[in-house]
Amino acid sequence: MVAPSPTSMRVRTRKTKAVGIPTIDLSMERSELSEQVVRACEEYGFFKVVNHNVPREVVSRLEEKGTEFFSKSTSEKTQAGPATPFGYGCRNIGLNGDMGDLEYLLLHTNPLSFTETSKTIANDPTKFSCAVSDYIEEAKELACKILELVAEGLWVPDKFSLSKFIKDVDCDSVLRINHYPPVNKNQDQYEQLDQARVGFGEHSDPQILTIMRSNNVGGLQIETPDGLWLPVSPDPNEFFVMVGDALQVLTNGRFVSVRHRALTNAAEARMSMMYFAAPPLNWWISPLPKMATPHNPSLYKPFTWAQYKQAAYSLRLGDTRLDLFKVQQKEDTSIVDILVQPK
Ligand SMILES: C=C1C[C@]23C[C@@]1(O)CC[C@H]2[C@@]12CCC[C@@](C)(C(=O)O1)[C@H]2[C@@H]3C(=O)O
Ligand SMILES: O=C(O)CCC(=O)C(=O)O
Ligand SMILES: [Fe+2]
Repeated sequence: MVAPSPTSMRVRTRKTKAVGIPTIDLSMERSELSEQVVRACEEYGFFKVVNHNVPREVVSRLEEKGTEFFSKSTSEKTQAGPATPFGYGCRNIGLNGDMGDLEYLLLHTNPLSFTETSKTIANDPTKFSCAVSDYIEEAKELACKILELVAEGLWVPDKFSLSKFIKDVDCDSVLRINHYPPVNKNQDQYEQLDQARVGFGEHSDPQILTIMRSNNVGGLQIETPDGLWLPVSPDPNEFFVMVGDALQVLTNGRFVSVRHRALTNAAEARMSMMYFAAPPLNWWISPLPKMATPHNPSLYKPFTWAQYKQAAYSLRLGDTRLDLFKVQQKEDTSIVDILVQPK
């Protein structure tokens, strides 16, 4: 196994900001609710949802299966790998040399796919895939509900214009269970330097929306619009929602995908479950008609989800891959140039 290089795996922990993450109560009156969802997407691209109606038992069953798997021996876990495309991964993230202080299970949400992958993961694959299936169903429903609220809050005529992208049977959504092992504080060189280990380096998620849940151990941080890292207090009973790159495009840049990272400076193991909601591979992604107008033309060239994924997998984790799809702006014309143009 390749040892992580000290310079690429550490970050300073001091420059963070103590402000609140938006919390949205899904039981609220609908028009106020859709407004709040849009505001949170615009301001942070990130928020917490409460009163989500996801049964606790569905979450705890998947958590139990994850804990069971990660407590196996390294050689047993390795038999479920590599995670390219699906299965167990350890330290390696993606295909281009990114590394983190974590291990994980990556599963496609297509039932045929995760049923097959489950055979290499669990001693009782049927129970494992059943826990996965129930969790995916709930996470998908929550993601659809949020996208429908977004459409309403943006006054888009068709309430389903965003949720339809992730409802299709052929959608390319994935589920990832991340496990960040605890760090022994006494022995850890980073602790002594007041630096934290990077569990999962900074990045934005390429998909439309991410639904995230973790156990009661902190580590996730989001980048605020003014460039500060904001630690997210863990809340195992609730879900966190992240705007992904594809939703940034669908809203023509009105929402910006949230950059985030996970640190592992905790004494306890952290486990997160991430549902990444994506469209089918051959679907085109470009701003919703209402979001691009002659006065506010599309900022992005149209692309299929397959093309975007291919671009993402050819780059590093932290790269801003949407730059590749930006419409070339006309040579920077200042407002003065426009005003002095002869008629
Ligand atoms: C380095 C990478 C890992 C990643 C694919 C990517 O090329 C860039 C984004 C990463 C991410 C983040 C969200 C979940 C994920 C499965 C995805 O689709 O994009 C991961 C990919 C991965 O871990 O393989
Ligand atoms: O574990 C976390 O909180 C974040 C992980 C993450 O960003 C990811 O899996 O894409
Ligand atoms: Fe992420």
